[in-house]
Amino acid sequence: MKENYVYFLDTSLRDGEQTPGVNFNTQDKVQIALQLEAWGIDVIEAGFPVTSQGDFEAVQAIGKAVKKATVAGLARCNKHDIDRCYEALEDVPNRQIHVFIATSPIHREAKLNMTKEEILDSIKEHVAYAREKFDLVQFSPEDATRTEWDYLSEVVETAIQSGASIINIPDTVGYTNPTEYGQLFKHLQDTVPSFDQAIFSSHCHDDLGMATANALAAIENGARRVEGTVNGIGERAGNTALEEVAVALHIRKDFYVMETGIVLSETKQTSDLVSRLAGMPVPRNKAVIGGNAYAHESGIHQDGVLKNPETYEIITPQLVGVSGNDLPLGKLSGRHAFVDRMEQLGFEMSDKEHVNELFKQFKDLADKKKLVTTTDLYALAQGQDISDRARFELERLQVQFLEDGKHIATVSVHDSQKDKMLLNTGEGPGSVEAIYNTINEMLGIEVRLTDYYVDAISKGADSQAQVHVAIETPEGFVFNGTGIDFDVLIASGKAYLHALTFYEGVQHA
Ligand SMILES: CC(=O)SCCNC(=O)CCNC(=O)[C@H](O)C(C)(C)COP(=O)(O)OP(=O)(O)OC[C@H]1O[C@@H](n2cnc3c(N)ncnc32)[C@H](O)[C@@H]1OP(=O)(O)O
Ligand SMILES: CC(C)C(=O)C(=O)O
Repeated sequence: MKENYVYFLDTSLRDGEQTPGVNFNTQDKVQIALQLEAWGIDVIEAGFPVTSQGDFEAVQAIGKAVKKATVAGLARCNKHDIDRCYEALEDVPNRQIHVFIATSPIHREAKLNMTKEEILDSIKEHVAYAREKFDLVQFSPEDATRTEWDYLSEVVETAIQSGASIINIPDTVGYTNPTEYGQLFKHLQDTVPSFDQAIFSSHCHDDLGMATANALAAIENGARRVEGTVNGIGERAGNTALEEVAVALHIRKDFYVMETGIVLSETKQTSDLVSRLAGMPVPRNKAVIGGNAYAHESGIHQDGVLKNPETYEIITPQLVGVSGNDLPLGKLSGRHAFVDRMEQLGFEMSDKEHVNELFKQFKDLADKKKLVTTTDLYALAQGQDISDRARFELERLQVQFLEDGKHIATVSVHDSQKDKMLLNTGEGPGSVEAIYNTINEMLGIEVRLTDYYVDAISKGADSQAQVHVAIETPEGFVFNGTGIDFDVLIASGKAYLHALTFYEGVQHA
């Protein structure tokens, strides 16, 4: 056993596959196993060979593919299970068997129908049988955390005496808590005579959301191996998420003072692969590898991160293989982050008044949208340029649909050249035509619409519309215009007025 070192056993391919709805084929399993090896996992629990021919072959294939890591297979206290595990791993130099039997009262009585003594006898017989075939035998008293502590000590001593050199203490139903689980490891250290002859291991489930905390408590109290899965996949609420333990041990090495073999920069890639092959997306708020783990949306945090990322980031994204942090812009964002992003996009942001105006528009937009995208920002800046240059500003627009198929538009426009408000009502066969007829009449012009099309600026139901128009004047001049708004009719009106900016044929008094 290496000193001050925590061994990692990954059971994504065994306990992880017990996730309802998850089924890896052999190819998936080999691909994951190779990535687990690249991630630095010490022991890969490849499967439960007695389960099916498919699982048996997958364990065999992993044994052949993996070069450095130890490959483990699971077996009940049952000679046939142990034989199948041996057959699957026969040619694998670094192999280990994991033999288990439940020890808690509820499992003894309701499931196994065995007495305490019968269980001890079964452990003696099957651990010894496994030891004849494997140099490394791991034993687990299933549901250890609901087992009487004195009986558990007896079980563990029996397993060590029978040939187990790794003792795993499973919190099978996620029942314990960090204080209690830590005390249980201490209790075993104090009461199991052969404690020093085995490596003790934690195996936790997340039913009460404490799987990572419990694993760390075990390490604090003498466990030198931790079992878990990538992304915490597994039965019910899942297993300990190994990426969380690995990063916690690294970030808080001042506290835990433990090394691991985990190559942290491979973490994201490992997580992505397991997520994809399991068909289980990682929640955005998941610790260490969630999509939001390195994202800051609120202004005060963004300002801090821009000044020094350590103000709000204890893990650098690069440490776990994420390319960088993210400062998504939304309604809680502040001026620093807004200006920073606009400058990154190449916009000149030195004029304070311009920044103020743009920032106000950004906040108005962010009130209506969940996230303001890069495309929205381009539209915002360019839309601002358009309205800065535009002679006519659309102040109000109302369109009514009449039963006879006609549309009536009421349009109010500010002419900045003459500093005058204009108002008119007109009609047309469609809503856009009604708007354009009303504007033509209001400005005393007879221009013809030659092109009109609408784009969505970004994806999603809350995207803004961008309308492009081309108009032709009686003199033969062609002008283009663009308008942006959440409302496609307002965007249409803005686009038309934008196109009229440079037309000198406007007649209104
Ligand atoms: C906590 C854990 O994660 S344990 C691992 C759980 N994983 C799985 O169960 C996945 C794979 N399982 C399977 O494919 C099947 O359950 C098999 C092949 C293992 C067994 O299938 P079957 O023979 O049909 O039995 P079934 O699953 O219905 O019942 C389990 C039997 O194993 C017994 N058993 C359960 N655990 C153990 C154990 N550790 N040692 C010995 N016997 C055990 C049960 O008491 C029951 O015995 P019974 O048939 O005499 O009542
Ligand atoms: C087989 C054992 C270790 C297990 O998976 C559990 O108890 O959760």
